[in-house]
Amino acid sequence: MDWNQELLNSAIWLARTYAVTLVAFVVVMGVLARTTVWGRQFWALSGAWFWPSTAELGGRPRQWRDWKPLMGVALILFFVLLTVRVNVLFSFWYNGFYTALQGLDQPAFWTHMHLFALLASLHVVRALVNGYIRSAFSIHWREWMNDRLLTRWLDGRAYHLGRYASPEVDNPEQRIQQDATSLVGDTLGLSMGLVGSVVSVVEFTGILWGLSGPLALAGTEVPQAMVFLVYIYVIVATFFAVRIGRPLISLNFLNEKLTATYRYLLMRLREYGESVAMYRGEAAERVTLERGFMAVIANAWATLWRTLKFDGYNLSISQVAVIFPFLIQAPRLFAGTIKLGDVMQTAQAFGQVEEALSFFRTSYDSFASYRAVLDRLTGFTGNTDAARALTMPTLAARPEGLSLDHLTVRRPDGRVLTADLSLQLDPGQALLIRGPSGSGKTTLLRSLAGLWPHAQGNAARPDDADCLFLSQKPYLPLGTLRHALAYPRATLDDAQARAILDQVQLGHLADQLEVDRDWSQVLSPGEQQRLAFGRVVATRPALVFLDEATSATDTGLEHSLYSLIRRELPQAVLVSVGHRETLAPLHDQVLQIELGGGWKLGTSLA
Ligand SMILES: Nc1ncnc2c1ncn2[C@@H]1O[C@H](COP(=O)(O)OP(=O)(O)OP(=O)(O)O)[C@@H](O)[C@H]1O
Repeated sequence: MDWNQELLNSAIWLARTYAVTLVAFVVVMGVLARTTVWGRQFWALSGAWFWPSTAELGGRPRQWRDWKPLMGVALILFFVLLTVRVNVLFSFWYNGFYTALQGLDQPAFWTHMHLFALLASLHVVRALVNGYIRSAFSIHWREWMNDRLLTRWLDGRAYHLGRYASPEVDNPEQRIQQDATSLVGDTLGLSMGLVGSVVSVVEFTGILWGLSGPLALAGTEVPQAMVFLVYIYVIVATFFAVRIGRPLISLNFLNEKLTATYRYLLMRLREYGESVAMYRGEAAERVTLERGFMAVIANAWATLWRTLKFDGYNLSISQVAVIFPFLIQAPRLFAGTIKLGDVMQTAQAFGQVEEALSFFRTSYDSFASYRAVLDRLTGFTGNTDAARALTMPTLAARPEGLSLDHLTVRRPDGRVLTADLSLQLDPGQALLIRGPSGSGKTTLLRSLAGLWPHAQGNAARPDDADCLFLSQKPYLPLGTLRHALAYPRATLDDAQARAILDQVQLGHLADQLEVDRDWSQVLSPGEQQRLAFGRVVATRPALVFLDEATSATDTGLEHSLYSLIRRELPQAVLVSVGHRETLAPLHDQVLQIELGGGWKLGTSLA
């Protein structure tokens, strides 16, 4: 190799190979994205990151920033080729260096030392820039993926309605966080690994071809035997590796699932800690937890044994690969046909070809888990689409009041909970819904909130933003008490927040408005319910649903909370669910629901 010409040669090689690789890459990816199931899945999930459609651009013209992802791919591809080229240069350096050593050629030795300094510097800079570009590209892509998945999950309340939609999906949080991250990392790793391997195989096969000589095998002379032997070696090695390694795919998949389940069991104990403690349920919990953990451990042992076999095989194969080229080239070295440098370059090129070909072997399970990631993310997006497509009762908007017109609510199995319900509430009126447990009171409220797909009929009520839903156990977001009080609004000013706390008899918490803690673990159920009434005063909705919203307060407090709402929001419509006799006088109408779908509307319980 003429090192003086090498800069130019390398530039020409890079330009040529880059042009060919870029075209081939685009064509292959395009074909895969159209013809394979997983390619289509990938494009549906992430195609818009690379090439947003006009609709996704919101009708605006394409700008240079819309090209950034594609430019990122092009740049990463360039660095893949640069890596191969640097490896090729190193292989020639090895040849020259060992030839200089063998020939006791001191000037050549020092020339190679200087060359090494140059090559090593290039290698370090390339590795750092390459690492930066790949990581920055992945971070931007993850941001985009996260934003897209979150939008899908939150839009149309798919995060909640997804449970009623088909296909059902487990652990959506894992899909948004872990699977989206894997998709980005695995796509880059597999696609660029493939390009790097193919180009390496071509380049180093060429080098091996030049270095290898004929070999007498069973009386026949095989020309360029080394090249054929390396291919046979890797193909045989791959065949057995796939057979030995295959069970690891399902074992790894199972591990993800079992550890997630165990974590969930632990989280539940933390969440329901107080209830478990009241029952002194530690022993029962321990049995459940140990069962969950033993499943993880059993899988870990199975994985260990299989990994030992797999690693043992791979390590042996790699070790044999170290001496294999020396064994083949040694006779030619001793015969003086080739130099030590040629032997060393052969070993290095053999290692590169073996490694590049092994990419297909080692990526076998990466590709299987990549497909599982695509399946999980596709399941997730399918579920969110199905959730948005669920048919709900028609909720017409009206500024005030509430009217129901032939509303029928069913259980998921089709059994009727409330049949053909019609009623009318004017601004300022209040309705109490009563009935035996399981008769469908909460489900009726869910239907009116647009959160129950098994209902038909019409309802007219104020817009979502003007409705508030208070449940028996109010949701308290993480953060400050002020945030919990204002929820779902962003915040409340100080004077307003303090006044509201006083009104709901939580004045003693006024000094803790800025304290950031898990308030659901601190406030008593009654205090949490009072805080929720504070939200009604703060948000001033036109329609309030109260599902046993005062069950943890005494009747005196219940009376004063309802009176507060009546006083502060005289025009608001209230729809309450509750069992207590004392609630009836606080409402104008009472809807008595029977088991089996019947109902009775009246002004008293009689
Ligand atoms: N997601 C669901 N999947 C299947 N069945 C459900 C679901 N949600 C509610 N149900 C069933 O619908 C019926 C009505 O439940 P709902 O919670 O509305 O009763 P309720 O009258 O509010 O009861 P309670 O007074 O005990 O609170 C129950 O039989 C319940 O098991």
